[in-house]
Amino acid sequence: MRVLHICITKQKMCAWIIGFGTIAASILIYNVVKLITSRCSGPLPPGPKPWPIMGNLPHLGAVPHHSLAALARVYGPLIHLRLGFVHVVVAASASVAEQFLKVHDANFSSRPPNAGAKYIAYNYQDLVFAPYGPRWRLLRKITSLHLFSAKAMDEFKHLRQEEVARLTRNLASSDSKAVNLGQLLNVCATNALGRVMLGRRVFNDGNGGCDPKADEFKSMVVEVMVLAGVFNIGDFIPSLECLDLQGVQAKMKNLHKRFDAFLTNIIEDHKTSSKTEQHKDLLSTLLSLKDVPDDDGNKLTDTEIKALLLNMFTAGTDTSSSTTEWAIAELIRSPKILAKVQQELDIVVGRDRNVREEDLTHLPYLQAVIKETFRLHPSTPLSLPRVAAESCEIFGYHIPKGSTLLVNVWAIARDPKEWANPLEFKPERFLPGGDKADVDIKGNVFEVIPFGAGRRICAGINLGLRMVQLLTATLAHSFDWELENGLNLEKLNMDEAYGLTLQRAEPLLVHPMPRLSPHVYSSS
Ligand code: HEM
Repeated sequence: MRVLHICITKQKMCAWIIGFGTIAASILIYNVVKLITSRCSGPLPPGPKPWPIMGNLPHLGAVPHHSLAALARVYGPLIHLRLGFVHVVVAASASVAEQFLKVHDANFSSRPPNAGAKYIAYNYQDLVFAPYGPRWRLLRKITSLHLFSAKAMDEFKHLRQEEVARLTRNLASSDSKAVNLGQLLNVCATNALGRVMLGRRVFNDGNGGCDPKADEFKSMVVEVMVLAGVFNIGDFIPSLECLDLQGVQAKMKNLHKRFDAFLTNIIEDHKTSSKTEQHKDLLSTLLSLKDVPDDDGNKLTDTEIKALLLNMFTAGTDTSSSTTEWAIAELIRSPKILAKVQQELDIVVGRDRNVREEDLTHLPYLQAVIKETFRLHPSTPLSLPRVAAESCEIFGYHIPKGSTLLVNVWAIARDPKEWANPLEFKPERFLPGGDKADVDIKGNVFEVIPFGAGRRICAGINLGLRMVQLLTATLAHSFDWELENGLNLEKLNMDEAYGLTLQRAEPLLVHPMPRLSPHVYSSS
């Protein structure tokens, strides 16, 4: 035993010596390369002095979009950090974001290597992390055509409306116990997407938020977002990847197994039921495309289909439900704004039916509320990272090839140079006469880019926007709201918890009080 122990200790020592040797060599190479590049090009953007080896990782703090916003106040809107051995540049103003995502977008159209893509997203075989190129184009084309085109959005609108009506009925029948609104919204968003993608609901109604399968699913999605949001040391110091110091990679592998089992079940169920039923959903289309090569000769594989489903269910559920939860929290906090939204809805929709998608374009005040919610609570506060394919120059600064780009969309949308009273929830700024009257949030105006911009802009922007608008309009129209235990409005906690998506630190627990004709809540 003792001999064995000594052998293991010797092996460990060797591993550490090799590890440190690699780190020392990497530091040397890094410094030599830095010296050479700084001699032949402009300076790197300013930023805090990095620590040895870890670089600026300690500067990220517990809530990175907050820490990075604070650094931008000191060093300016274009910062350079060194995270481990990786150059990272952070854009924190509209004009800097425009340089990266418009002027130089072609150079920043892939995502940097990371453990999440490798261990969760089927080793980059999905749409979100696929390198820019023919396979990415194929996946993007399939989803644009079959899921997000105007025709597909219209074709499936009755399914979304049915799921939202189901949510309203559940809320109306909730007893005196407060409901966890975020959980119910998540069930609704997932079921609406499930019906479009798979031709069926994924969960039971989630009555009162107690469907254990729904709880498990939501927790898996949140875990994906939390893990994908962690700055994993192995992504920045490759020689330490195998040690998995934070245990992140192990958690990712475990989560991947659970998700893969969930998706495999769905596909198997689908194959079995499609023998007896005619399906008209995205999964059937994807399965039928498996044997048909596209213009570039690429065919879809089983793994790519699972990876696409994983993308849609993770990127498309929690983002919409948590944004709606923030919107309702803001409306509850501002009774005057809620009253204006309700007044508009009563005029356009009346009190005898539910909101329909075709009503949405006739609700300018509601639209402004949604824009203001996306401004203050963008669901991916640091967007999704991009990588520089080649070195380039932005505003006279050298951006080295291979740099990771982070766009702090959260900080940009609160920049006091662009926004009057940036922390105030004020939908009027987006209305005629307001100082941002013509601003849209679809990636054209860089002061507010919750869906990103450029080639890799959110693929599901139309669906995400439509879902948040429909849900918020319906909830504001159908109910008056009270906080759990009659909690004072000033006491409502609006703190953020950090993950890749912006969750509320505390869930919104509320009592919905029906305000429409009773038959609206009972019709099927
Ligand atoms: C509240 C709603 C949503 C927000 C705020 C949001 C935000 C974002 C952001 C910031 C990006 C990165 C864009 C960039 O790199 O510039 C993104 C990418 C993406 N989103 Fe969304 N999203 C939302 C809803 C959805 C929905 C409903 C789906 C699908 C069902 C979806 C699917 C995707 C996909 C597939 C990508 C990767 C696109 C690519 O790399 O080509 N998102 N989203």
